[in-house]
Amino acid sequence: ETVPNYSFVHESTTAPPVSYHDYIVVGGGTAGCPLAATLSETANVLVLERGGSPYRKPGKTDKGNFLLTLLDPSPDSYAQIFITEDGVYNHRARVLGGGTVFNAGFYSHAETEFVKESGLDEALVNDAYQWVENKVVFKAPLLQWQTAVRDGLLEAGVLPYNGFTNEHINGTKIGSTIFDMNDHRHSAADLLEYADPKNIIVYLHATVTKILFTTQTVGSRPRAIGVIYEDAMGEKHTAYLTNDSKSEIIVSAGAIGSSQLLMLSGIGPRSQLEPLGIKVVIDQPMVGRGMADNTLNGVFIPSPNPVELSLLSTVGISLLVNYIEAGSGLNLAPSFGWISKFLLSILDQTTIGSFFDTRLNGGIILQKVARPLSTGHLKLRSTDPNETPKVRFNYFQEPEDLRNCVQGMKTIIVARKRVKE
Ligand SMILES: Cc1cc2nc3c(=O)[nH]c(=O)nc-3n(C[C@H](O)[C@H](O)[C@H](O)COP(=O)(O)OP(=O)(O)OC[C@H]3O[C@@H](n4cnc5c(N)ncnc54)[C@H](O)[C@@H]3O)c2cc1C
Repeated sequence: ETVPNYSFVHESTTAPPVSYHDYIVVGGGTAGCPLAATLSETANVLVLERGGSPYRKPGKTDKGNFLLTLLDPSPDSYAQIFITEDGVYNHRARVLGGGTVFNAGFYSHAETEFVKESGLDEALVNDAYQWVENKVVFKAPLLQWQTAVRDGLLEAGVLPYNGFTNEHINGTKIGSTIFDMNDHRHSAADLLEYADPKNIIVYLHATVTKILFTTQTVGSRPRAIGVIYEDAMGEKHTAYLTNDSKSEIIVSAGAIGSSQLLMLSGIGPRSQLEPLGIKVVIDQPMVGRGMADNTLNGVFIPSPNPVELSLLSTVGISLLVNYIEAGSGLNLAPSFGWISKFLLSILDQTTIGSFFDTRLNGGIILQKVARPLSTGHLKLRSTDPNETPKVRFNYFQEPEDLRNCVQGMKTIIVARKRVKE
């Protein structure tokens, strides 16, 4: 079936009180959608997604509305805003298609090293890239200032020049995007076109509140047998696994949502679970540990166009605010919120849209620390699955991360100089 006319996607209010499936996929996001589509080739699959459909408001996810959609603070926003314990603004997906529905849309393969370390079959991984690229990946046209950024990076010594490639490699390269030639976004939800409609059912606004476990024989490890989920009216439904030996519950609820759900289901550190009245299924102290994030730091390239300039400055200032917070421990998060609100109040949707639709004369170069060494943790605030847990990333705690960040900033500042010339 083709987007947006999937016959197998329904509101969870229409779900039966009890159902049985070979696979239950919790979280229909970037990972969940393609996984469910693949599994439906040979098995009966249920996908439970807490957000709504990305297709219900056409154009909302197109490039022109990127900022509006990302900064939307409403309760049904695709991008649920939260502030980390470090004081940095961040976003969690809450929509079918997950992060690909509002992210920056940059597409890249994984590093070859990463695939090896993960123990994945390289041939299968390469097939999977092709499978994804056939549906949702496009070659972007290069704008004039982007060509100058490329040359600036080469002059700053970011070598070799790799030309156009999807490989994740050292040097300067031109990559792909999930925006097509008409600036229309494609997302992981489009990959459900690969699903077998007879074998899959997707429920929207279905928030999984708990994974159910049983102990098969005395002394054995608990086994997941089903999940409880809540629909938009607050009604509870239960989905169980069938008796097939291959049956599985797959938790693909994102880095934060997956840890949160495990803890709510009793898998996590006893010291966190018991005070909240959660019955411990396995005392597993590692759940919620090792949380890491690549901070967004960048420089902006001013544009001679006043509207573009004001938008770029605003985004630039927001980045600076996050940068200061992450580096100094100061909590300037309210300034970011204020800047976003101000931006949205003075500029209407059409203006912001036209800003992104026009051939820009300016932009932003972002710098990220790859594979940060600094890690933090996640702690539940309550037993409410809708409430984002406390998350601390301890940005720059490891001196090497700070060194890499400073080096990256120096590089993009040299590149910017070239663009200005
Ligand atoms: C602003 C921003 C820009 C980014 N830009 C890029 C980029 O350009 N390129 C890139 O490769 N990556 C980018 N990323 C990162 C990328 O989007 C994420 O790494 C990726 O989407 C994570 O995929 P996932 O499947 O793990 O989780 P998600 O895509 O977040 O999917 C998790 C899903 O689970 C659902 N869920 C959570 N809890 C429950 C529950 N209890 N019950 C039911 N459903 C639940 C959520 O609603 C969500 O849809 C960006 C991220 C952000 C925030």
